[in-house]
Amino acid sequence: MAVFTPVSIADAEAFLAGYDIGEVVELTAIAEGVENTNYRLDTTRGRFVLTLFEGRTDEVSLPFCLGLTAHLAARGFPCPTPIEDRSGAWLGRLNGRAAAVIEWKTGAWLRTPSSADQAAAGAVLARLHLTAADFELERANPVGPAMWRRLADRCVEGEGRASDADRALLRQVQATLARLGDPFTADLPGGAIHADYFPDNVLFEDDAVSAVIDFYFGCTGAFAYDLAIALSAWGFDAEGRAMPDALSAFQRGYESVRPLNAAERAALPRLGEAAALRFTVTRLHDRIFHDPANLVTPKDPAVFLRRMDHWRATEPA
Ligand SMILES: Nc1ncnc2c1ncn2[C@@H]1O[C@H](COP(=O)(O)OP(=O)(O)OP(=O)(O)O)[C@@H](O)[C@H]1O
Ligand SMILES: N[C@@H](CCO)C(=O)O
Repeated sequence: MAVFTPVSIADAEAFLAGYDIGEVVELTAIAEGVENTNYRLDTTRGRFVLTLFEGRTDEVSLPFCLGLTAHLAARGFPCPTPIEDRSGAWLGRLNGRAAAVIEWKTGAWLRTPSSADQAAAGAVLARLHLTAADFELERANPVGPAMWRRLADRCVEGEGRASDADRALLRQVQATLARLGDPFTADLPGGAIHADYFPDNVLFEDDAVSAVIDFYFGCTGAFAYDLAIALSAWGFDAEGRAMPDALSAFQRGYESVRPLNAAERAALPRLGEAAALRFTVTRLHDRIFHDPANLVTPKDPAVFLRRMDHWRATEPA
């Protein structure tokens, strides 16, 4: 459960005084996610999400993230609209954190997506890229190669608290960092990307995508990197082994809306390695520095590193 900053009913009531969305009826901590504090907020006017932004989501980037969801939602893309307070602002402060109220979207994420679901999710990712084409803000990727190195260095400093398994993983991460260098040198089509398009950020209802959520890693980048992240998230089993049918269904769905060009196709394996490394590093860091006082369950970094085997095997000779 991700609650880093607890919020009481009284705190929420005081915060909502600035909004025109009714009175608080119920406030329930949401039992998913690892980055931000999320509550389901029921008011006399409906259901919302109350999010308090924690360490990895820097406040100056929130106009990009919230602006991107508002931009997409306004164009009929399935994602939540941020709710404005009475002054027209999306962001306020609550218990020392930047905080926002977001539209609640119905649906549930799929634990075992079928090939049709994979294809639908791929198609929606391509729609996201096309629908965001005229979104004007930019944000550098907050978890790019410089941050991977910073997080790995911090893991080295924290090695005293790491398990043997995490120390061994750290050695592999360091070797991969040295081998990969900067994988983003190719000149590829890009724009606003989601950068965390995992199954738990894509809600389904009646066999269709009802909402894409959690744009807080959203940034400006190569579309093919976003696809490589998504393939790495959707196309592997719980042990980190490739599921060829899932990978091809997802990519087929993506390309049914936005076909890749030759340079993107050639870059995909290396971008897949970059994606595998990115999520291994953040997971490893978060596990080594996990504070049991926070209601959050760290995710396994090893299964992400294992994805590297698949991507390396598909690299052109
Ligand atoms: N707009 C929404 N409508 C419905 N449910 C939502 C919405 N936003 C978040 N949720 C619920 O809250 C959970 C956590 O939200 P979110 O993924 O934004 O958190 P996070 O900590 O940023 O997660 P992650 O670990 O994916 O980065 C989601 O899995 C979903 O169940
Ligand atoms: N989707 C990420 C968590 C959010 O950064 C992961 O599974 O590691």
